[in-house]
Amino acid sequence: MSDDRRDTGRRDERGRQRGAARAEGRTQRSAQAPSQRTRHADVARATAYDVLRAVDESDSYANLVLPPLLRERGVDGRDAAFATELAYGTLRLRGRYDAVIEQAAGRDVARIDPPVLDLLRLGTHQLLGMRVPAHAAVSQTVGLARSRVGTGASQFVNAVLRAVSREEPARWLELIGDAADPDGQDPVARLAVTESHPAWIVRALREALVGDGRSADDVTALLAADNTAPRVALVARPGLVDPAQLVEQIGEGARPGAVSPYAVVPGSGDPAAVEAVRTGRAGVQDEGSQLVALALAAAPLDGPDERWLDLCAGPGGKASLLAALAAGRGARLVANEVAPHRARLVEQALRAVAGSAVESVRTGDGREFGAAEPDAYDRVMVDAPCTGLGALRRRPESRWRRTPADLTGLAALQRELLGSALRTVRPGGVVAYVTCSPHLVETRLVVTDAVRAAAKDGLEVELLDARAVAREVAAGPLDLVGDRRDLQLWPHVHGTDAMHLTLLRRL
Ligand SMILES: C[S@@+](CC[C@H](N)C(=O)[O-])C[C@H]1O[C@@H](n2cnc3c(N)ncnc32)[C@H](O)[C@@H]1O
Repeated sequence: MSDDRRDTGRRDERGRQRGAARAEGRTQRSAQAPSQRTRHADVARATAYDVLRAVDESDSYANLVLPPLLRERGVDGRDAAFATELAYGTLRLRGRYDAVIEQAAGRDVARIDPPVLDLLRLGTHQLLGMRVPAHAAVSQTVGLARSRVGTGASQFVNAVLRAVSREEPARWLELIGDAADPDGQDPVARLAVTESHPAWIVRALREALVGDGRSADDVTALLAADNTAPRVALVARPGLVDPAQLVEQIGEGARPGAVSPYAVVPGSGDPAAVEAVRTGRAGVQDEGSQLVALALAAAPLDGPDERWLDLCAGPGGKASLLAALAAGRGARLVANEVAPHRARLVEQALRAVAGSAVESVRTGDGREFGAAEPDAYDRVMVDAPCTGLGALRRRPESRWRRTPADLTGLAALQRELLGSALRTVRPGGVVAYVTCSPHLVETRLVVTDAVRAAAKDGLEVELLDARAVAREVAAGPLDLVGDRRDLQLWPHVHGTDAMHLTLLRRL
């Protein structure tokens, strides 16, 4: 089963981890009447259900819908954590649970009304993914079904969830795996249901692993990592707050990161409540994202090193790290973003950085820089819009929304953005091409095509050793295999998003 379940341990009937409150010294809940406690758990379940419906009906993003709902309904602490795990875990593992529900209900999920199906998925995640005791998972989900979809449907929910509860999670994995791959000849079909990813993504990730010199068998661990809630990491922006001080400020449970020397892993608690985060001296940022920005800043360069560009900057995570580094080196950053509302987020993210290090925040199409400002920058970051297949653990519903057709449009845009960057960087300057996707169509093929197209226009570039640069700046040893010059990080190996980095120097 997924790490979702291994991580959560045994839960009480309201879905909370047993003994966790006592261990953390948080026992005020015991002062509540049992009926009130049940109500809170019900609100958490109802909130998770409403998130699932919003994702299904209005194409909403769970991570944007859930926090305001929790606030409006006064759900906090462990109840908020329960609702979050219930909503995100159910969305991530939807493919696995649909296969279970199909067998338990004896009918195709396409023949189940979407609101009823979402209730079944929620109940199944409590039973198989969160280890909520069966009687509580079933009765509370049936109660929610009664209030939301009526008595008739709630009886169906009851019957199906009882059937789900009759088998252990490991047995369900065998059953659904065998149904998808009866002859044992189709590991992709089996993994697609047991590890809950569309088959085309399983295939693409396997190819990307092999392309990076890793074993195709690694895909199982990678898919399992995608099903695990990521640990939050903070970046202590250089010159604004020291990572060791930030660890101290946050206190118990906080520790330095393992990949980026500026990363702090805060442990439990709300990162938005950390004072340095509120003031913009620190921010929430995956360690892989930090590392690729650090690598661009450290890449060897001939000549002046004064003017940096972030071509696709919104919402400003890498721009604020780059600007903080630029401030320490007397350089200045231009941050560009095509979407006006995201350009405003970049301004917000840069608020704590010295004004002298930020030349401007612009709203424009990055594809136009090459023609409008040739040979103008010393370092350029192209953090390209991509499928996000390297950050699936962070965006629980995105694996079900993406299609292979997305790749065509994105790869064309990526090629144009990289082509523009290769023209706007000056000879001797460096471009970082970054995606939070390991898909070979978005990484290696885009780089090959853009470099070839640039050469046709008489513009020569050399591939720098991104791995060597990343190793120099990383907080600790980086587990990399093979002898490629581009860098691919992996959630199951490095604990980061699957960020890709190619470093190119204009000749
Ligand atoms: C992967 S995100 C960048 C993330 C950002 N660098 C960070 O670390 O916070 C890609 C961004 O590119 C922007 N974008 C898309 N097309 C663009 C274009 N033609 N020119 C500039 N930016 C573009 C998207 O709006 C999105 O904000």
